[in-house]
Amino acid sequence: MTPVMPADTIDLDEVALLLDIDGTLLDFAPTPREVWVPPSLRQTLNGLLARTGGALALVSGRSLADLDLLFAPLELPAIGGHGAELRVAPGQRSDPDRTPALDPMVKRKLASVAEIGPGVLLEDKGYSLALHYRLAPDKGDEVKAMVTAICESFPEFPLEALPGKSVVEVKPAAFDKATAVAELMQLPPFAGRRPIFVGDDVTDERVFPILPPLRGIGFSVGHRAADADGCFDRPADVRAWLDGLLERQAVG
Ligand SMILES: O=P(O)(O)OC[C@H]1O[C@H](O[C@H]2O[C@H](CO)[C@@H](O)[C@H](O)[C@H]2O)[C@H](O)[C@@H](O)[C@@H]1O
Ligand SMILES: [Mg+2]
Repeated sequence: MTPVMPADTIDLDEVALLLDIDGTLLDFAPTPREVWVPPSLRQTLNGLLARTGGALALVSGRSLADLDLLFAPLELPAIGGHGAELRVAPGQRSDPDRTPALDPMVKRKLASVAEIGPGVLLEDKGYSLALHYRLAPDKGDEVKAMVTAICESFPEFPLEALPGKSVVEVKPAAFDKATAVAELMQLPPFAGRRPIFVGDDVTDERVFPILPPLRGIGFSVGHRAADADGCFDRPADVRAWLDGLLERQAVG
């Protein structure tokens, strides 16, 4: 692991913590529903939310409803659906008109991809649709090819097939995590703070290049991404670093 910014060099009065979920805060599980959220992580995130004056946000491909189920009773500030949803303060609702639902015809076509065999799972977020193949890794290439062909067959809809970890997700092309982080960082209490972003996936790698103009820094997980300032080996290391950040600031 490339050494990550030591906890005692971070002033929680000056930073905004922006944290990806799957593969960053949480270990991967066979299916989206099977992830485990350690109770201590909820406490740490809640503590850091308070210590940063509310400038902590989850930045996820998951929907806000899904994040709230996972982290209940917390309803943390969050970017959901790779930027489709935005919640700036705990408990707020994302504007339902922010991202329209995918066209029903596109959804039906994409849903049919899950019929190619057992283990290909469909996750419908309304504004986007994910096809998971973690349980059928041999079907990955076929899933990706079918999804790409379907997207190309609807040129009237600007869609993006976003590859992830054993998943390909179709969403409107107009936004991604980078556009949503840029938007969030203009809003209080995030505005004016230095973003510290941690993420593990291709979609997270789009965020790293927008950080320097915001005086921010980024860390990848599992591998050193090209534009990252350092990396963690695994989610357990990210969780331990966050614990240390809270403990250190409580003492300091
Ligand atoms: O941006 P993230 O917070 O990292 O979310 C990315 C996707 O995570 C989920 O899928 C991934 O995690 C599952 C649970 O470990 C795993 O089974 C799956 O193979 C991974 O792709 C989630 O289901 C997606 O909606 C997110 O986009
Ligand atoms: Mg992730």
